Amino acid sequence: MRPYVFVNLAMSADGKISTRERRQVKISGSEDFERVDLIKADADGIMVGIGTVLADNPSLTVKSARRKGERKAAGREENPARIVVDSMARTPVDADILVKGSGKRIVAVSAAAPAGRVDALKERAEVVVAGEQTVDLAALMEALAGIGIRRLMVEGGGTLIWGLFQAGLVDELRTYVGSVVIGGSGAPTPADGEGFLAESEFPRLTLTGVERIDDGVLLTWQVKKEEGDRSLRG
Ligand SMILES: NC(=O)c1ccc[n+]([C@@H]2O[C@H](COP(=O)([O-])OP(=O)(O)OC[C@H]3O[C@@H](n4cnc5c(N)ncnc54)[C@H](O)[C@@H]3O)[C@@H](O)[C@H]2O)c1
Ligand SMILES: Nc1nc(=O)c(N)c(NC[C@H](O)[C@H](O)[C@H](O)COP(=O)(O)O)[nH]1
Repeated sequence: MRPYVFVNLAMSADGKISTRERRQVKISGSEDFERVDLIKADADGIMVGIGTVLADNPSLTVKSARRKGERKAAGREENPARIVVDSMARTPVDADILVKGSGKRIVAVSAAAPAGRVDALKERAEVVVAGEQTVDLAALMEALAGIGIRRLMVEGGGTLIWGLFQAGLVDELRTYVGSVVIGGSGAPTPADGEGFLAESEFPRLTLTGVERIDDGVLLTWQVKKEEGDRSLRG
């Protein structure tokens, strides 16, 4: 089994998720950030790639004190488990995701990660080894389901999101399209990495929601699944 995986990202009107210098841009407005905090509070885990950690240094904590209280009252940690996909264990030991707020931290590394860096991370996080050179995302998902993570929110970035689509591990995609233009041929997009080539490889989606929020729009899609998919179906 694996968690139900939903990607939630913000994209500019011209399809970028940050600047070409990978500098974070506020694409969401206050209402969408509130929505993001709500779905984060409802998740068992939240995942980012190391590129996002190095670019944004996100804490990925739940912001609303009320929602943190509700999680604790339900016997849960204040924050969902925070997971970094980080083949070579490059997560800084003083990264906000490791030092801010309470709750489980998991750093997923490959077998090629330098032992010294892995040992340093073990002081602050649970380290899961999956894959030889890059993280085996399917194996990681099985491990996450095994520790009770049923609903997993993925924030990005583009390389991780593509890797998850390539591995057939995404159940739902929520894209907030904001009212800014970022431009830049090298600026990150929601799905970067190698990209698919043949139309037969393209993941197919069913549009299940169109909602105006602030001065943008939230698009929600369900990913059409192959036979035999073993998602926990949220
Ligand atoms: N607008 C948004 O909603 C949003 C959300 C998150 C990140 N971002 C932006 O995205 C950018 C970072 O994206 P990125 O693509 O550079 O990095 P990323 O966060 O997608 O991390 C990718 C890295 O994860 C590691 N990895 C290990 N195994 C992997 C696998 N099997 N598949 C894929 N990756 C694997 C690799 O080192 C890879 O380079 C930043 O600029 C950040 O601001 C935007
Ligand atoms: N939903 C959303 N709208 C945006 O406009 C934007 N730039 C991001 N970017 C994702 C980013 O990686 C993290 O969501 C923030 O960095 C949160 O970081 P904190 O938890 O507040 O430290 N996400």
